[in-house]
Amino acid sequence: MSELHKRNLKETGQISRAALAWLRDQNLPNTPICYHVAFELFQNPSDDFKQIIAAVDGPIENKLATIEQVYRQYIIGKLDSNLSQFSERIDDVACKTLVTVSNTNEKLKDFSGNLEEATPVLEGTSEDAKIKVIALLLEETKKIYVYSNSLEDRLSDATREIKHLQQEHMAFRERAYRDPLTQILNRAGLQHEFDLISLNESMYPMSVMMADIDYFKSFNDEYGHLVGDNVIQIVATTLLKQIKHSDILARFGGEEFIIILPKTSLQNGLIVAESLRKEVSALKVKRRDTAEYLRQITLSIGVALLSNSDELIDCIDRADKALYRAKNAGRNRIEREND
Ligand SMILES: Nc1nc2c(ncn2[C@@H]2O[C@H](COP(=O)(O)OP(=O)(O)OP(=O)(O)O)[C@@H](O)[C@H]2O)c(=O)[nH]1
Repeated sequence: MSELHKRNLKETGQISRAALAWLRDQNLPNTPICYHVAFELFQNPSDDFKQIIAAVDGPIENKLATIEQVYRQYIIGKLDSNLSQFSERIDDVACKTLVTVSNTNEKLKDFSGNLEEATPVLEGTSEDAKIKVIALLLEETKKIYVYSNSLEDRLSDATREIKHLQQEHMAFRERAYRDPLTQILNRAGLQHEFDLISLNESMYPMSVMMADIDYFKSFNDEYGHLVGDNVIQIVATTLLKQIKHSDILARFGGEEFIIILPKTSLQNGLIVAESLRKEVSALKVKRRDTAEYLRQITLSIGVALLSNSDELIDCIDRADKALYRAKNAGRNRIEREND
């Protein structure tokens, strides 16, 4: 693992812990929006953002309303304004390129006009006059050559610029939608991926799972937070390997994951949940520094069914309730939503 990766890993863990502690202090629920705002608060907040958050106070409804406003303005708003900046810059490059192309076209028209005019002049004139006309045409040809070279340069600059903007845009989206610790989707990424498929009727019903690592706190307490972070990474990788490419996996909170299986009945969702549970519980993880095996990693999973008339957040809530029952029933097990 590179030094940079280790540092990122440590920083993300610290931010996540600080965010969760802040939510607890504020008596705020660990919902997707609250967690995202809390994470941003400890990651890289602007002064305005910090001021509004510092004023979060009063009854819970007021606090939630402020959090919602901050989320729309500073998190979703930032994404939108970044996207429109990219599109303005691409328009600018395209505009400049068009101007160069149209200038070159004008020059080409002049050139072909000169050629047409030269033809009758050349017929039946003296040798001297012919030489002058040919010299003039050579001059014009050189100019056209220079223009076409500058057009070529401008086009290759524009291609380079657009490629660079695309890369910047992709990197920005990666930062906005990926969890830096596990490289799977974060909550914003989950919502984005879900939005892309949610209007397609053929994707329903979907099975939605909430999976949580059992007694995760004790990994941190026994082995330290870096090992705890590694456990989260290993579980994320294991889940990702087991699901289909069209399924959606996201880190929902500290040691919580959401998995959405499109076109999947509750019965089949339960079968997949059971296979994920088994796969994780069979992992044998060794510490690199001491070669000691970690204690068994297990998951509790709640499964709910999402129909096309349902809201994702309500379905996640039902999966969360089922997860709670799985925890109470002893952990390392799956439970389905109540009918
Ligand atoms: N290392 C590490 N710890 C985290 C991260 N996010 C959350 N945690 C910790 O995860 C622990 C979660 O503990 P609890 O919610 O009490 O649950 P638990 O110990 O998993 O027990 P059950 O869920 O009831 O089985 C807390 O101690 C958090 O500080 C993270 O990104 N990295």
